Amino acid sequence: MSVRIVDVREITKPISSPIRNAYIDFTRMTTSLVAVVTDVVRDGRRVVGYGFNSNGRYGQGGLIRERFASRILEADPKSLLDAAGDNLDPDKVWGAMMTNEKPGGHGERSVAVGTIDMAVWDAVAKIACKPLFRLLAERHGVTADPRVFVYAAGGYYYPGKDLSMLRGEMRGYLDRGYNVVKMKIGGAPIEEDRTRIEAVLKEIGKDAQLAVDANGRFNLETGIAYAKMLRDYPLFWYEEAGDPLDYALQAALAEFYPGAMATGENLFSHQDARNLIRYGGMRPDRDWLQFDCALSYGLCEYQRTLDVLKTHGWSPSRCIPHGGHQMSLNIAAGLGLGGNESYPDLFQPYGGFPDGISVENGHITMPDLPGIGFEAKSDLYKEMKALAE
Ligand SMILES: O=C([O-])CC(=O)C(=O)O
Ligand SMILES: [Mg+2]
Repeated sequence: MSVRIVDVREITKPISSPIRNAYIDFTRMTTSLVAVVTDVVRDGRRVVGYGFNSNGRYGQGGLIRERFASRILEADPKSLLDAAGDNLDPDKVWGAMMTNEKPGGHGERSVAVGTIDMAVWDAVAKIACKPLFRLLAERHGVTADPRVFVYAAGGYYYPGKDLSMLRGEMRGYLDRGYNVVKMKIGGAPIEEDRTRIEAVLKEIGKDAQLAVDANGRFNLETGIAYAKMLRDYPLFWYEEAGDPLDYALQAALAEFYPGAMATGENLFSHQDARNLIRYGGMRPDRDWLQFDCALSYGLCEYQRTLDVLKTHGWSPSRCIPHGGHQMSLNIAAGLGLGGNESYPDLFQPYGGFPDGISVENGHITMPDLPGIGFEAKSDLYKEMKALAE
């Protein structure tokens, strides 16, 4: 039986909205949608793997077309297969993509590779006729847990958005079954942010917890000022206070903020993750790591990141990835992560869950679908199908 990648397609799609965090607005945000087309047939249909990058970085059409897709298509097809020769080996495809790439300077390259890698894993699980989370658990010799914690991310700054709209948004998440919600900070003066936080806490009461996200906006002085303000409240976490690569700042904040902190969505390699763990003062008993495979060289690399964490005494259950996509839901269910982000009202149709899956008590239960499960999310699959089927 032949197993061969016959095409890698990319289209850049808008995921724009008028929202803003403390650093960027999303009026021109895009994503790359990728299809890895194989010559394998399952259930009478050609297997196509799909992937896309999460919000925050832009579409990667240039890099994908000029370097990464062509390296896969030019590789000897046999060199991309697993030992049994009946499926693709994602690490070998990854190796082909990274031919002639120097180490370090991870930049946007990691987003292009991560997007294709998602599609490769989708194809591999479909060829194996298994949900990706079950395939992953088997490969790692662990037990899958289809029940995954999810939290609702939103609370953006938005033209004309007042406190009652912010409260209404958060109430909407609670009504949909979430018990942790997240809002942005750092895009307004500190006293205004305090008022916003108090309004949300009043709205959610004891039904839920609140996380706040500064998107890397603060210098040390402002990060500390916010830490002192935030520690008055029982927050779920204080996220990305300073520049993502300023490990000394992150470490210094721990002195002023005894509660949980979270960061890592803008670290794009296992080497960067290792530096955070070595130098960022993160505390394995309470802090959270948000590395997002779709931005950081994909699941092949994410497994190396999990190895780094293990070496340093961190449990995968301290990871709650950024990005709100089904890929990380599968990793969470398969490899025991602490949960996954979700954007109930944003970046659609790329985020979210298969149709008919609802959040109960802050958790979803993964259905048994082949691959990542995109086909069961009709609005998303419509776009995917238009690209490749
Ligand atoms: O606003 C963004 O860039 C997204 C983000 O930080 C998050 O989801 O944590
Ligand atoms: Mg964030």
